[in-house]
Amino acid sequence: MLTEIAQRIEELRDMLNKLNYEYHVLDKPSVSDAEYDKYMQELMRLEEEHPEFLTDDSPSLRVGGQVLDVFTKVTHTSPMLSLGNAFNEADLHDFDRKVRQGSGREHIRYVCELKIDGLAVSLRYENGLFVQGATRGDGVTGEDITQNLKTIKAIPLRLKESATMEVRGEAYMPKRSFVKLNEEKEEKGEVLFANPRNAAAGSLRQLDPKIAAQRNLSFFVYGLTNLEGQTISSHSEALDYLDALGFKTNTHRRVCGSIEEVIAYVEEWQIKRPELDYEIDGIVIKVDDVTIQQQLGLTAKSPRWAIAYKFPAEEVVTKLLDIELNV
Ligand SMILES: CC(C)(C)c1nc(N2CCN(c3ncccn3)CC2)c2cc(C(N)=O)c(N)nc2n1
Repeated sequence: MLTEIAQRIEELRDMLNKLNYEYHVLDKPSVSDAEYDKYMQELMRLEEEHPEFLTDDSPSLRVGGQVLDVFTKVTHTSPMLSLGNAFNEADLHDFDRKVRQGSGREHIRYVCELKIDGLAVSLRYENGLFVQGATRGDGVTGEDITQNLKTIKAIPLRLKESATMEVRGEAYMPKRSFVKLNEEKEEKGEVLFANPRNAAAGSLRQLDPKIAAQRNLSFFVYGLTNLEGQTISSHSEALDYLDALGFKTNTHRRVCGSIEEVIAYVEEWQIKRPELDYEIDGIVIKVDDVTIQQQLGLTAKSPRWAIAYKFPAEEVVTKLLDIELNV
């Protein structure tokens, strides 16, 4: 009898993790929410009756685990670096010139990524299992927010194959969820969040994971480090590998063969930015080839092989201003 229950729990767990992947990573749900909830209710009931069968990768943790009274500190395996900034085309040409001079290469291949305006986090996986997640903090030490991160359905609890590594990415709140959350807060007479980044950070700093679970946060992976057992030769290859493992990467990324192509991409997305369902504050440009990355190395706290092009701040008409204008 017990083995049948254990088997049913495992069956439900694997199925719900797969349904999560289809819905929140591929954005292609294969069952209705009602059907998903039915399976989730059954799993939570069985785990309630048999807590000895609860596992770290159970999708029941997506609805929020135990309330914490404090976040413990986590020292990142490798420091989470900062990014130098570029504000115009000349800065990008400067960056490209330094990369070519520093590497002695005539032509450099770059990867351009939308710069998601959320909260940088680091996730540790051991043998394919999500074991710990932390905020960036000061780059060296962050806060353990594992339970909150387990409520983000775009973060896999178990990978498609066993891998031990540290993954970097941006947790964010989609624009629609941000508007809805502020409407709810307004109705309750609570203080509004100023922007989706603050809303995401505020949600992940909650000690009660059930609150984070209600905030509809998502996650884009953008980096990989301390991978055990194999070497990755380019950033593009790292992102393709992370895709294959079950992570959500940003599909708008583009490999560019020259800084002119990078500039075209930057101009394109400065225009297309409002179409996105999440906020971006620029474009991150990275040298693709890992050998060249290693050749260029780091300054005190940021890579010489990457830069963040910052979009000019959008004129933000705050709610308050609206109210004043309407008076
Ligand atoms: C791994 C490197 C260092 C190249 C890197 N670092 C990033 N960031 C560093 C600075 N960060 C930071 N955050 C707070 C305070 C200071 N720096 C925030 C993340 C990246 C952020 C994004 C993004 N947002 O979409 C991205 N697609 N790629 C990144 N790549």
